[in-house]
Amino acid sequence: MTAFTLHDLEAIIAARAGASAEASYTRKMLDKGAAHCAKKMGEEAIEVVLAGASEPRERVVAEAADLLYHLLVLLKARDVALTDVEAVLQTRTAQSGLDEKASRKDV
Ligand SMILES: N=c1c2ncn([C@@H]3O[C@H](COP(=O)(O)OP(=O)(O)OP(=O)(O)O)[C@@H](O)[C@H]3O)c2ncn1[C@@H]1O[C@H](COP(=O)(O)O)[C@@H](O)[C@H]1O
Repeated sequence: MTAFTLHDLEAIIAARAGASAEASYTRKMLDKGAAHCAKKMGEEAIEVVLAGASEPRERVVAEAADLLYHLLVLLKARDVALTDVEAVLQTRTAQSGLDEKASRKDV
């Protein structure tokens, strides 16, 4: 397990939004707007689909990393925090009752 989290990457993206477009790919993407970020994320998603279907495991891992980075850039472009997404996931988990069951072994 690595200590690096999506929250760490979200913080890096927020910091790099203040860099110059020449120095930062993140800033360059954000300057192009949310629609461009969304299109790029879609392209990265397709690469995950192709890798997931038939490419070696390390390709799946690398493409998934690209996708998660571009998803976080899109969320930044739309002013959505990772905690906003996590809150939805937490609510769904609570609604399913699995948040309580997860600590039990008999479910
Ligand atoms: N995790 C990433 C990351 N994953 C992928 N990429 C970039 O995503 C781009 C995707 O490559 P492609 O060939 O698909 O696209 P491209 O032709 O280079 O670019 P497009 O014109 O298609 O957008 C590459 O330039 C990668 O470097 C990333 N760029 C940055 N990060 C993280 O963001 C941090 C800040 O980066 P900068 O903003 O560049 O300082 C880095 O330290 C990393 O932690």
